[in-house]
Amino acid sequence: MITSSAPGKIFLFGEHAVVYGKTAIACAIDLRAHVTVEEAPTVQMKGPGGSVDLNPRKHPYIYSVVEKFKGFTDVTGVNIDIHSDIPVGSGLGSSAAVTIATIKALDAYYGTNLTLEDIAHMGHQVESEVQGRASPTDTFVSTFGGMVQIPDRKKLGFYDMLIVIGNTGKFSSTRKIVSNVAALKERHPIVIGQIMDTISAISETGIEFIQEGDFHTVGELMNINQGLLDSIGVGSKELSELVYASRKAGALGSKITGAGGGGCMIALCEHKNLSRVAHAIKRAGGDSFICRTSHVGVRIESK
Ligand SMILES: Nc1ncnc2c1ncn2[C@@H]1O[C@H](COP(=O)(O)OP(=O)(O)OP(=O)(O)O)[C@@H](O)[C@H]1O
Ligand SMILES: C[C@@](O)(CCO)CC(=O)[O-]
Ligand SMILES: [Mg+2]
Repeated sequence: MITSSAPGKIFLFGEHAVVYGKTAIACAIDLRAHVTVEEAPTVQMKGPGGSVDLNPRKHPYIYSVVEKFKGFTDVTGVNIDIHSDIPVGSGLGSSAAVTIATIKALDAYYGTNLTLEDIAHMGHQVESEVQGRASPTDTFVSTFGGMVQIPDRKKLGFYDMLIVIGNTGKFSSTRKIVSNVAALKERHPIVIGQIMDTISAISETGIEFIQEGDFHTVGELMNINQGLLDSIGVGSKELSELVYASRKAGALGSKITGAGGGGCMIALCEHKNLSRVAHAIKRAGGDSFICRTSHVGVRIESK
């Protein structure tokens, strides 16, 4: 029996722009997906009611991972059991964390000796196939941990940041939201293209202030980024309510993280304001919890 785990992620800046090759800054957080694999007669998924054969419609990401392993190793029967503390469909990279942790567990189980680069690359292929379009961000962060700059695939090291996550509780499918933005960009290529360029500039400027530890300015740039995400149609009434409630309660900056349309927002806070911001988000109708950035990427937890 082998267990692996991989982290979820937040976007400090640059989601959606990164799909068009612009710069984004993302960071692993201390919420993780755990995947346990053990011998079984066929390739199965463990669920609440017991183990069932892997179903591509129910588990498209896991199915795609297994199909890739069939391309380079003898895939004998294996039972895959997933336990994740990452809210699903909430912009925190649950699909990437589950994908990367599954790749890592199967790599150890079948002895295929994949490098971290191989794992990140395979994970990106999986997300792209399942979602129709995906940047490498989520899977790269889940693989390497820490803070990263995409598309340059630069590992920026680790910056200890306290984040309040506000969850609207509204599921949003990354695939659908990303395709909506693509359609908008088709209709207004110059305008949306310039918005993506501006988001890219925010990411590139933001790196310097993160490295200097100037989190007041990082927060200001997050707020500007949030306005631009609203302009490409990925905001929502619920997300805006949580964003403005967190700012009123003292957040340095707050914005959507991930695909938007529902899901989560993040608020960058000083330690003294964490609980006040978390309570303000709850009063505004969201669920809130405090998380920390993490330097830990995908790893084997036990063999
Ligand atoms: N615990 C889990 N077990 C099995 N599959 C999971 C689990 N968590 C997430 N998934 C898969 O990931 C899908 C959600 O991925 P999606 O990309 O839509 O949202 P997300 O990754 O949480 O948010 P974002 O991509 O915006 O960061 C689920 O529909 C499911 O297929
Ligand atoms: C919306 C998006 O930029 C982030 C989803 O977490 C899509 C992607 O990067 O694949
Ligand atoms: Mg996802």
